[in-house]
Amino acid sequence: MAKNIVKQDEDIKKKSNFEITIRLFKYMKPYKFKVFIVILLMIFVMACNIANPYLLKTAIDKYIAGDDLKGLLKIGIFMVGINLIAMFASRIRIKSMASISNNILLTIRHELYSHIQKLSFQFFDSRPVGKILARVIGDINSLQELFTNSVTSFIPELLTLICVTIVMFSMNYKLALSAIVILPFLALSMFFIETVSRKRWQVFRTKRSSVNAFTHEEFSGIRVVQSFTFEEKKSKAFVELVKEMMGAFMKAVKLGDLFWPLIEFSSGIGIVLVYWYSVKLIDKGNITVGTLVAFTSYIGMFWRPIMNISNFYNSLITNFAAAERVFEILDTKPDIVSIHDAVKMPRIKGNVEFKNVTFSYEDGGVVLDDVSFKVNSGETIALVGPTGAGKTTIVNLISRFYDAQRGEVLIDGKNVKDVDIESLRSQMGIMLQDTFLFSTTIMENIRYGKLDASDEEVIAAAKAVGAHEFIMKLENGYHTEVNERGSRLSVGQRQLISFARALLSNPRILILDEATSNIDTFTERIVQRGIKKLLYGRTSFVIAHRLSTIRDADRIMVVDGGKIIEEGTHDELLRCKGLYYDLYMTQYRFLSEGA
Ligand SMILES: Nc1ncnc2c1ncn2[C@@H]1O[C@H](COP(=O)(O)OP(=O)(O)OP(=O)(O)O)[C@@H](O)[C@H]1O
Repeated sequence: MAKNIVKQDEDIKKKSNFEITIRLFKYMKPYKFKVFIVILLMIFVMACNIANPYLLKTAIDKYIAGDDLKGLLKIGIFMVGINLIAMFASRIRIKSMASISNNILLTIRHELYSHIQKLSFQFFDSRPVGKILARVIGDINSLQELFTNSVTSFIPELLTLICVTIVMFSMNYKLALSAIVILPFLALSMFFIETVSRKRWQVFRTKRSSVNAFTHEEFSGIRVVQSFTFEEKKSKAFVELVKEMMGAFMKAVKLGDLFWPLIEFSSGIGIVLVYWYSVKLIDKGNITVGTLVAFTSYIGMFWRPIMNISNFYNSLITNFAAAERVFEILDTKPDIVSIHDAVKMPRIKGNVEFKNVTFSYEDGGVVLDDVSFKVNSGETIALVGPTGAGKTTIVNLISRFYDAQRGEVLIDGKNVKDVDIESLRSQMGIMLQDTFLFSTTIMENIRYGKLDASDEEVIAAAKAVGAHEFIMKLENGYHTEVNERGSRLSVGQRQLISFARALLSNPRILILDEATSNIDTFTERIVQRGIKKLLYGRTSFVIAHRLSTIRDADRIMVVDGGKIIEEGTHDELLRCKGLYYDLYMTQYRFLSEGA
């Protein structure tokens, strides 16, 4: 998977027009009956339109020329009748297509959303969230026009074109030929425009995606931007990106705008030729006035479907780029999937073993190098080591967020690759340093740990980890809404909520990346009690930053340079006077006051 950053354009693999068309049409399958009815209505409208000039010709040549007022009245009433029905049919078409296209967009959006949720960490490592948002929202919106107007009109327009051509040729083949002699020139020009335009629209969309990603990143990190007074610099960068996007848009639109003048020009030439020729034919008495009137109507009708089909084609080119981007994500296979005959992970006892595990991230060097260790059920392991040593990587492999290139990760003797992922992860509690809270109530945030938990269970979990007191002091207690990411709460409060959430899920294996941030001594004590409560009775891996957690751990593993270089209790490791001793002297000793 190609990596890209905010300002770097995505590299989209081109798909053939045919492939994209077929895939888009497949989404219409569930609505085939409705679409069929809509097409029938359109054909009816088309037949009325084609009949009009012919009826007019009959009225002029037969009834007006023959002074038949009764016949004229009859044909007039008939024309008004069928045109009223045609108007009604057009309205039904518009309403039905709006509903069908909305449903299709909902299906595609949902499919994309669910698919992205299944993609592995590697996918999210490879692109900014803003670029993903651009596809789920912007690109899918672009498909709307394609489904609403274009698809159902294409078939009737094509039929109109064929019918009108047949009628024109049957009326007078020489006049008909003069009308269409310009068509090969038009087709050639459109082919050229399509080839260049498609590329330009793709460039525009990737630029727009970069603007999205930039905006998303800036606003997510607004605190950093403001505290380092980066606003102006960032604004300039934003304007640069927007300018690039506008430039790409102008280039794409310029070419797309050639469509209409080209068609108008071709139709103009066609009409001039017909008039010029028909005047000659009338002079010679080869055609009647009625035929000329009907023919001039037909020539308009001949060019209208060409214009509409070209419009459809133009919209295809514009929106195929969007479809291509949507399908690219839908075609991305999740790297981490349950194997075909994966068994459900039975209730985990908690024995964890790494057997000669070697791992590297995509495009990176070796992060874990032939790592082996065994952890017994119920043990608390503190992982310590310098930054970038590979501690988080070890816990990511236990939860199978990534797969090791060599070696085995075993839980209760079962290779994590052989068991169903959901049954594995549902028995794990993973708590990251950056506690993530959703913008809903505290009650719901805790309930994420166990979706069917009652309010009483939620409150019991909060009480157990020591979160209840501060929650009750908030204006609406458990029903207080926290802002996005819980920004209205303090770091310690957010941690306590996430502890309650983890305790509620009652995981068999707990993974805790301890927050490094300093919190006041009072909250620190509550948080420590919360941690103790959480760790009790389950296998736990703690990427430990608090000396208290490290001291209380059954075992400390010291990770460095992709290996576990020391293992033992706090006192044992201090006695060894190795890396742990050095870390203790430089890092942890100073934290002991907070412990
Ligand atoms: N998603 C990723 N893609 C590529 N490389 C990564 C990724 N995550 C981590 N790394 C690299 O792998 C190495 C180990 O990272 P890891 O996060 O496991 O270290 P750590 O010991 O947890 O560090 P810290 O204590 O700073 O959190 C680092 O060199 C890091 O740059």
